[in-house]
Amino acid sequence: MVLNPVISKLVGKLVVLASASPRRQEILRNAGLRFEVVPSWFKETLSKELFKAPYEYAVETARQKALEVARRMPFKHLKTPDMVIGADTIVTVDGMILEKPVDKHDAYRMLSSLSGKEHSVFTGVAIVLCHEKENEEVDYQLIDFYEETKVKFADLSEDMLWEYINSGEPMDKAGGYGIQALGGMLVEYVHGDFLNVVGFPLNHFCKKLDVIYNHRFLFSDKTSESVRLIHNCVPSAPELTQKPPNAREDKSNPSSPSASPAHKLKRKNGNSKASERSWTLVNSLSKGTDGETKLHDSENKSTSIISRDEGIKLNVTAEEDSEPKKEDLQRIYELLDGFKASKALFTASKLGVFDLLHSKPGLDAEQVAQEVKASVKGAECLLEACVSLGLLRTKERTCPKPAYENTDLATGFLRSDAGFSLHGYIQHCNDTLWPLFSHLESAVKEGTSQREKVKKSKDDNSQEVKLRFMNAMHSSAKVAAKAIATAFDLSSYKTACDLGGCTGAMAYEFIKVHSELSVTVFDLPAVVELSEYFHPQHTDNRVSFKAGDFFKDELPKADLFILVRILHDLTDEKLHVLLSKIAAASTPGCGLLLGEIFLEEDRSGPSCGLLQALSMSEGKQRSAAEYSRLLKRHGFITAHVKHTNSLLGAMLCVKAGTTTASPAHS
Ligand SMILES: Cc1cn([C@@H]2O[C@H](COP(=O)(O)OP(=O)(O)OP(=O)(O)O)[C@@H](O)[C@H]2O)c(=O)[nH]c1=O
Repeated sequence: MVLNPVISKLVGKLVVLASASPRRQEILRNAGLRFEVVPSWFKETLSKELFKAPYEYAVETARQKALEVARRMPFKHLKTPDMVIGADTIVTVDGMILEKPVDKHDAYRMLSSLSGKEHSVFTGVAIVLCHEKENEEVDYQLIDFYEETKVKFADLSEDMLWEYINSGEPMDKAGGYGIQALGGMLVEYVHGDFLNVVGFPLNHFCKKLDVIYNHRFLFSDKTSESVRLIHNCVPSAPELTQKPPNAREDKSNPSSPSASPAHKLKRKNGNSKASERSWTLVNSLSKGTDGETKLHDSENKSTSIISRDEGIKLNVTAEEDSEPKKEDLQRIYELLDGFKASKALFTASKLGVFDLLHSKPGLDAEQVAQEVKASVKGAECLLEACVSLGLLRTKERTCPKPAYENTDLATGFLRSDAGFSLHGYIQHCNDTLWPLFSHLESAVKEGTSQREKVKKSKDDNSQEVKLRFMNAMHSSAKVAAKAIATAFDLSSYKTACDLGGCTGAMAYEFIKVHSELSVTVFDLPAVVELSEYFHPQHTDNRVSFKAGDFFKDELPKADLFILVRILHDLTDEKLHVLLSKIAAASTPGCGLLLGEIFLEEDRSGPSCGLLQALSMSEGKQRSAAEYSRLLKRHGFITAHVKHTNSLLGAMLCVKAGTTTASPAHS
């Protein structure tokens, strides 16, 4: 599992964290997940005696938290999320379940029961996948699991206990302590996932996403039939706690079968209250001989299998000619329609729709048509398509005609003057990449770039064309800059050189976050000449520009060389020329920071890198390990690799003590 591509599978989906816990929000945000926070209204009052094992209580509470939000959102927020995540953390010691203390005395009771002992922290996590259907029904699919971490407390004196309690820290935390802050001082050891104690088992969660998004949980190896474990509506908590006795096994191993059931649930919007609250389990349970637990559903002729290795129920319908699965068809149509969606985005961007609706939100199709000089019919279709793509939304109607406004996505990325505007890059996709991709078949057959075939206008070398290209690079660099600049501790470097740094977008971000650093942007003379169009209003003399060709000219001296989106464009041969020049300009200890899309080792993704390779004239996409090997030949030892929030990964290498000679031939 490579973490970043797993998280990136959720890009563009409405992911909701059903939790008010600031720690959970921080953990998921740091992992690069984009989500909305909708705290659950579910009261944590399930009767603990109903559960055989403490983790069952945590998992059930997590489920109820997530389901409550998943049910509420279509009605209260008028939108159906794609995924809702709920979690519940508990501390268990001496057979007791400790949640958040209600007052200082409760905190004292909890902390003194933990003093000098090992205890377990369980976090139950529930992932609810919501599938909206045409008839306004929502299908829910529930995947849940738990993680256990063991924590040992030192002996706590009375003074220490009260000092800690009076700090106020225990009050909103399970077990009355926060391991991530002052509470860390009370801890002798931790066995297991630290983040699980803090409130969210990130590693286990990513593994589950991997399973979900590789669809492994929908299929068994011998059958391709689909599953139906149907509940006729959303469960209410008390009923759900009445599970068949052997529905779960008590396993401490989180990947054990019983730890991760995936229920396929079905709910009708607008059903009677009674049906919303009742939950019918129509299954009987039996234990398979091969370590699988099977759930038989006689009414629906289906069997749900809790598989041993994935800990996931596979639901298998015994129908012969099963219909194509909705998710499969959706995926195929998404791919088929991908080009239409791209072109709709390009066109709306080129016509200035997002700028217009930013300055004048609430225009109707006719007004937009007039402003952008388009036909009313055409504008209507384009605006509706943009709504369906999540780029625009219609305001609450006050008149019969829909009034349009930008979504957050459009405000953040599609306005031409947004801080993270991708407007320039979108125009580059439309004007340059789109025509190239229309020649893809020839490119594949001939194995050559089709740049020559794409009709060149006479003024391809004009200043305007160059500026447009620089604008594209500038906008995509700005979006990635912060993630690259903050990926590593660079405090030991005082001077940096951004090779091929174009407009300086990266350099200005680097000096913003590294107060001691000065950066020289090194690029071709024509680029440096035009870069002033992109300088920030208040330039800083810690960024300077130097014109030159990094293949031919002497490189500026620096402690740190920065190469963002440069190496993938180079053949191995050219790459060695450049790296040997950088190696020659570097002394031991100097750094080399790469920003690139890193392919997975088996080259199975990410698709953004592999699709980009289809239109590259030379060079190739490489994995982090490949880059690392190439750099090593030039004496740069990989220190760290980081998958950032942006599409690019970052790799920091350090020049070793002695320079290896003649790397291109080694
Ligand atoms: C052991 C421990 C727990 N916590 C916090 O304890 C709360 C548990 O309560 P919860 O009921 O699971 O969550 P909540 O905070 O009520 O939020 P919600 O999900 O809305 O119910 C969560 O916050 C956790 O981070 C820490 O911050 N550090 C620790 O070392």
